[in-house]
Amino acid sequence: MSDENAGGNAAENASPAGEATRCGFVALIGAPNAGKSTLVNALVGTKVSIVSRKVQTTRALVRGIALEGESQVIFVDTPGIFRPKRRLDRAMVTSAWGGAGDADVVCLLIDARKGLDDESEAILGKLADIRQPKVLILNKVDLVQKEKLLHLAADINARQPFAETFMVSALSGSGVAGMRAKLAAMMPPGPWLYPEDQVSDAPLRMLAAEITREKLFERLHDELPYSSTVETEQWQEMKDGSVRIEQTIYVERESQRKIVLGRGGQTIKTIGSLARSEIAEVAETKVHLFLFVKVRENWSDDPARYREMGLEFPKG
Ligand SMILES: Nc1nc2c(ncn2[C@@H]2O[C@H](COP(=O)(O)OP(=O)(O)OP(=O)(O)O)[C@@H](O)[C@H]2O)c(=O)[nH]1
Repeated sequence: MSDENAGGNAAENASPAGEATRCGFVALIGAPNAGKSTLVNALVGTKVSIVSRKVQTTRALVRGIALEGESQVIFVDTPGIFRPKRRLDRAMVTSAWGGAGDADVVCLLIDARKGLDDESEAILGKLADIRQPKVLILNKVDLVQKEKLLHLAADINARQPFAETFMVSALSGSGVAGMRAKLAAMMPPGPWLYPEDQVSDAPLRMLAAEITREKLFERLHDELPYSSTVETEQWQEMKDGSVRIEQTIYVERESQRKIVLGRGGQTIKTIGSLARSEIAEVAETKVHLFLFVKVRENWSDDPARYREMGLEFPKG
């Protein structure tokens, strides 16, 4: 498999001949940790976006592509909306709203256990300016009593009417298939944009970097700041069909580099081994993974790093 796209080429028109197909974009928008990445993975049926208990793990727009009957639904997993302070945060917010503006349907995802906090109130206010059909998704229903759910749905719809309200558990999958079918029916008629077997348009090397970053965050919990990042520097296909991948983990301080390496290199070894087996699964081939850890001060002020993550560099 090449390093082009995860599963195919966006340029071909892959719709089955002679059938009335539908195709469109669904933006998922919501507060950090509402469960957007988990939901995209559940909707698509495979892992396309990294998930973590920490907030703001999603940085770039990662799409999942689902097929439902004659519809192809392209989900845009937007970075969580929050009050931006740092430049990187502002870039993520701009990118999130950009994704919503281009979509055919905009979904507001709410963590039903948290309900309407300041963050989702602010998003709700901003959603009023969006013209596309809006859908409310109450997620994490496995953690909430039915009565509270109904109150929450009524409360939010009273503030702003939604075309549909869904109650789902992205984690258990409850309600997800029914919602996918309804969303599929809301897509405009048109040919499919992607081949039938394609689940994401994120390049494999970017997915591979996301996987390593996920392992890094899982392993190091609170010891590592969000400013750390992973880049795939080399992706070489070997004669035997395996790939040799070199990735660099960038941190901002020497002390963080030591944490990532761990005593006797043990931490980085574990991260590497977990990441390698998962990248091999996604790439569908044997993987040789080499990880390097480098200190790069103030990378979050460097425009080139933003472009690599598919984000605009915000002015000011
Ligand atoms: N119990 C329960 N937990 C869930 C559900 N959906 C997501 N989670 C958990 O909530 C946490 C956050 O999920 P993510 O999918 O990373 O959230 P996100 O909205 O993509 O987060 P950002 O990338 O920070 O914007 C993870 O620990 C998930 O396992 C659900 O339906 N039920």
